[in-house]
Amino acid sequence: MTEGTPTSERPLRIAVIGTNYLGANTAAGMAEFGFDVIGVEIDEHRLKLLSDGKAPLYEPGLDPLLKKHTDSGRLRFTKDYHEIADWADVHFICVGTPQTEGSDSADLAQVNSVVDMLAPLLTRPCLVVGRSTVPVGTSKRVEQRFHTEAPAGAGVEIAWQPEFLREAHGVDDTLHPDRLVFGVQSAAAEATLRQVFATPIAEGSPVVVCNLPTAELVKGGANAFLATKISFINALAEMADATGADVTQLADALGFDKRIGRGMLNAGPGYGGGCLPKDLRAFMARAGELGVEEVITLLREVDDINYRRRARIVDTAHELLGAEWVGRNVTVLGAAFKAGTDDVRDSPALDVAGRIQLHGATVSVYDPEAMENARRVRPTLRYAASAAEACEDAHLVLHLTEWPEFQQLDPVALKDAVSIPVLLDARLSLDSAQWRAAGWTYRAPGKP
Ligand SMILES: NC(=O)C1=CN([C@@H]2O[C@H](COP(=O)(O)OP(=O)(O)OC[C@H]3O[C@@H](n4cnc5c(N)ncnc54)[C@H](O)[C@@H]3O)[C@@H](O)[C@H]2O)C=CC1
Ligand SMILES: O=C(O)[C@H]1O[C@H](OP(=O)(O)OP(=O)(O)OC[C@H]2O[C@@H](n3ccc(=O)[nH]c3=O)[C@H](O)[C@@H]2O)[C@H](O)[C@@H](O)[C@@H]1O
Repeated sequence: MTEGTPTSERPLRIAVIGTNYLGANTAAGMAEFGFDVIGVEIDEHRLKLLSDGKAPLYEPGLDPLLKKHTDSGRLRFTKDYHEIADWADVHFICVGTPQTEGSDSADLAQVNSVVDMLAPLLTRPCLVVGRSTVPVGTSKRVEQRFHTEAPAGAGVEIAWQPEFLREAHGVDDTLHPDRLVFGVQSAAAEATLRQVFATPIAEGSPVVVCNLPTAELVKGGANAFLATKISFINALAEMADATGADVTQLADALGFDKRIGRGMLNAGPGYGGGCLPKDLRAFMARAGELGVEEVITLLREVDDINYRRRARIVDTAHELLGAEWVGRNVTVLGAAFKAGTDDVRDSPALDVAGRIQLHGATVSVYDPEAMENARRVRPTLRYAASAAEACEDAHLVLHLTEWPEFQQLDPVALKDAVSIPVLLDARLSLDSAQWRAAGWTYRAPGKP
């Protein structure tokens, strides 16, 4: 047990610093595990929403969990580090680590800002646990700073506990993780983390206890592997296109092999989002700093295959429009980087929509949840109030985010709304037979 960490007299007090996608799920999850939690957020808009028990993002199941615990008083939010400094036994760092502008590396400014604000206020021993995804070696640098800048000095212990939640499954993944990875330097830190995660551990979540660099590498390695799997199946989609094979059946057949598994084998427009793309690049950048060139060679191709998908979709769209852009109306179904979220960070759908618009076509976008975020990052696209409205007078309909709502569309009714019934199903998930039977030209990359 970390010195100063109470055992029987009261439950652990937990601070969660940075409360957007990762942190909001983490804060609500820790409260659900039974702890008193304070979330620290410097963005006023998010802070206000969270304090009212509302998620700052669309995440199924998160609103009720936040409300339950803000109402019970177990969970509250602040921007004031003084409220957590000597209050919390464990501080979880959940701030963003985006890609640095103009470089592949991770931008650690937010992590550094946490140390700037927290370290000078820490006067008693505590455990600081990083959950943000960082380049290997970061935790040791963070430790160095806490030890020199905190009044408690070496009494501030550092651990790293990477998180593997998926957006759209954030609550479930937080409460019932596939595994827990504890990067620790003492038995006391391990014991504290076992206490924090006692509920999922009791449910059977396996725990890997390792050193700090291993914990940092597990996270980068996991995301690099997931990205590789997606690019692998997308490379097979290119083979399928060249041969008349069906990439979905290929994925099913490969996936039945337990050593391969079906997960992350859906071919489509490639991976996007706030994590896989930037984490893959940060991994390459760090490998370069460490002189491990082979990793860069492997992962550079994964990245290239991924972005080639978007270019291919644009090329196919052009072909389906009869090699004309100007005067053509293109419908883009979907703006989020995947279904179940309003996150548009590095979204293939918005990227493709933007490229087609730049070529001179008129692009109409509809997404069930991500319209507000999409409008903010791509204000010049046209946004429709429904899928049917987006399809009016279209010369081409592009299916780019796999929302269940799009599977319910009626191709017979939509045929009357469009100018020409042509569908490019870039997610390979609509019923081709149904659309063809309704008189549509149906194309999906990787399918005959
Ligand atoms: N988005 C996801 O599903 C997952 C993200 N991760 C990793 O978790 C980290 C966070 O990811 P997101 O939540 O997506 O990032 P985000 O950028 O959406 O959220 C970061 C939050 O931290 C706040 N913040 C920044 N500096 C702060 C400070 N000094 N004090 C208090 N708050 C501060 C920001 O205002 C923002 O609300 C990243 O390293 C990411 O790679 C890991 C697993 C899943
Ligand atoms: O580090 C992170 O932030 C998270 O990144 C991903 O989670 P997430 O970005 O929420 O989304 P995924 O479900 O992994 O999808 C990522 C992208 O790959 C695409 N994808 C996914 C699966 C698939 O088979 N094919 C495919 O193209 C999705 O459409 C999406 O654009 C990882 O799956 C999480 O384990 C990790 O914690």
